[in-house]
Amino acid sequence: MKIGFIGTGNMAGAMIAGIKHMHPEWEIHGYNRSHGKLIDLQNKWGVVPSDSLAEIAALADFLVVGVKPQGYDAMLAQLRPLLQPRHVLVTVAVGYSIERVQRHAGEQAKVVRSMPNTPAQIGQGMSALCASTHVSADERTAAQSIFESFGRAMFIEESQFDVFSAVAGSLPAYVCVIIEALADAAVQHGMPRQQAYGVISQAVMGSAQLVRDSNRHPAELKDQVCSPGGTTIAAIAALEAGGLRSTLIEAVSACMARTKVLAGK
Ligand SMILES: NC(=O)C1=CN([C@@H]2O[C@H](COP(=O)(O)OP(=O)(O)OC[C@H]3O[C@@H](n4cnc5c(N)ncnc54)[C@H](O)[C@@H]3O)[C@@H](O)[C@H]2O)C=CC1
Ligand SMILES: O=C(O)[C@@H]1CCC=N1
Repeated sequence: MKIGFIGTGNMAGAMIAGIKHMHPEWEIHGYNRSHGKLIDLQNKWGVVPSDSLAEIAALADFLVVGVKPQGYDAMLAQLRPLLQPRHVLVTVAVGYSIERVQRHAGEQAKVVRSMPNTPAQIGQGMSALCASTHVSADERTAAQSIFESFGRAMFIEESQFDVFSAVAGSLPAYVCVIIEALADAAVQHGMPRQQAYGVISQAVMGSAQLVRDSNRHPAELKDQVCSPGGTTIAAIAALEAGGLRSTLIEAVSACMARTKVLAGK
């Protein structure tokens, strides 16, 4: 596998870390505006730095465009004359459609649109994929194997991408805010901060795995914890009074509204 990352920031760095843990033998190339990040990735993961777009396009088959959505139009226009029939363009930008990629990179461009998330860096990513009609079955399989090297990956309808981004791509940020707030509470009640992060993150991870692996309704699993007249139901009542559910629902709507702005919809 020969993968080129164009723009090696937070998301590309997380993907590279996940890929290299699983497949140290895969050839990873990188091109970034500032050279410092590339040197870090070279030292950590053996990423081969490229000096130009032409160089990385000549060396890689899959080209992952890891720049911000606002930089995509210009980046794809620069890549357009460099694309060969073997290239598959992999996008990660929120709100950026396959149709828009082909408008800037050319109608014939083979495109895999993806939405990964940062737990990719520890092999626990959750990614969505969809592909343009030019992408062959083998190329779809190869793309899925790249994303499965750092977690779970599924093909979904492109129309589902915005909501997927809001409940998976952005989710690590929501959960980290929740962990941070709970740690503040634990510190307020005398627990050392580092211990609080360890305890709470393990409890979050166990709860998430329980929901995922037990196939039981989250409400049933919540009810198991809430003894009649007990302590947990007192906490749940406070969460409901604070509007936790409606706040989370509003957060997802805000995320999707911002996606539409970035997409120019
Ligand atoms: N951060 C996240 O959790 C996720 C991000 N994404 C997507 O990933 C993309 C990148 O986001 P981040 O990694 O967070 O941003 P970032 O700012 O950390 O990384 C972008 C990188 O691209 C480089 N860059 C910008 N313009 C360039 C150019 N013309 N030539 C070469 N390099 C250039 C920057 O120097 C930087 O290293 C975005 O499109 C975002 O929607 C998708 C899923 C999750
Ligand atoms: O906030 C952002 O723009 C990116 C997209 C998904 C996660 N982070």
